Amino acid sequence: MASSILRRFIPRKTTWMYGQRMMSSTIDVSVDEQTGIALMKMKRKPVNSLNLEFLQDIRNTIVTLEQNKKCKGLILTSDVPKIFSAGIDILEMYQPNEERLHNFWRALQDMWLQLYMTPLATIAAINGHSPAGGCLISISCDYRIMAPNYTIGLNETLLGIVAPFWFKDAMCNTVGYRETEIALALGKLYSTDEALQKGLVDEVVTSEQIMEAAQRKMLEYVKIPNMARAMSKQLMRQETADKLCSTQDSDVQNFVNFCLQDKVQQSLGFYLEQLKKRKSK
Ligand SMILES: CCCCC/C=C\CCCC/C=C/C(=O)SCCNC(=O)CCNC(=O)[C@H](O)C(C)(C)COP(=O)(O)OP(=O)(O)OC[C@H]1O[C@@H](n2cnc3c(N)ncnc32)[C@H](O)[C@@H]1OP(=O)(O)O
Repeated sequence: MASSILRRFIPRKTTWMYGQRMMSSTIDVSVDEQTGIALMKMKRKPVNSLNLEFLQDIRNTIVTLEQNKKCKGLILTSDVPKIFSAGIDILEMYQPNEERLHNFWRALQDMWLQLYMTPLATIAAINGHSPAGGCLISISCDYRIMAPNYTIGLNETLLGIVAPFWFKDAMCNTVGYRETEIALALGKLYSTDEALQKGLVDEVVTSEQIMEAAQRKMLEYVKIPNMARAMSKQLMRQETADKLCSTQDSDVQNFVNFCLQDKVQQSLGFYLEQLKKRKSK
């Protein structure tokens, strides 16, 4: 069902398949062919930050699972303790190589389109912090379950950067216009409880219970006739995806021009320094 536009780019082949298991250096995937449920664990240490190759691996994995006739649903989670994903790898944006910067943004767009529009049912089991790009991955799933005492949100403005329109659209589709307007301006990172209250996540369970809860909810999704479920998702999401599909090239150029500004580079450098300082305290 993902439109042909989504399939224009052939992903890098870095994921290996052994029977019902797929592995790459950053992702571990297993498929239960009895239930039709796949489990994808992100494991790019130390914080699952999204660099070019990791984004290609995530997309590649989704494409491969879509081609597996037995697979109907995908649970996304993290293998890194206490962190779901720290979002974009800031080092991709800081003092970048321009050609790689282009490719990086394109890979982010393509991963997002694949995940957002996949006919697979998707559940994010958010078992750690999930800022910015981590939040984007979460809100692109059909359902979100989060463990307590973590944070999630689009905090881009705190880095001196701006969430692109398609992050904003995905957020608006989840929590509504006004909440998104406040969240983006303040770079708001919601606690698990606030996220539940605002509808940014759908359910809160303990870290110990999160995989069981995700499996249980996924069984509900995969019980629904596949085509009807997938088409209802398309009905809700196609317009949002098309907005990016029709402007992918200009969106890459806007991003690159934005990133290369001195002011933006200074802000990113400052933010990276703060991250390191916080660690040494
Ligand atoms: C008008 C046109 C507009 C066009 C678009 C323009 C702009 C583009 C916007 C792009 C959208 C951006 C999306 C993003 O995702 S930006 C990234 C946002 N992420 C964050 O702010 C998270 C930062 N990290 C943290 O808050 C924490 O690290 C943590 C995730 C809560 C984990 O904390 P903790 O367990 O204490 O780990 P450390 O802080 O010690 O981190 C370990 C090492 O990892 C490095 N690190 C952390 N996050 C990142 C990251 N996102 N990228 C790269 N590196 C990261 C950290 O510095 C430590 O490194 P070290 O061991 O070498 O010191």
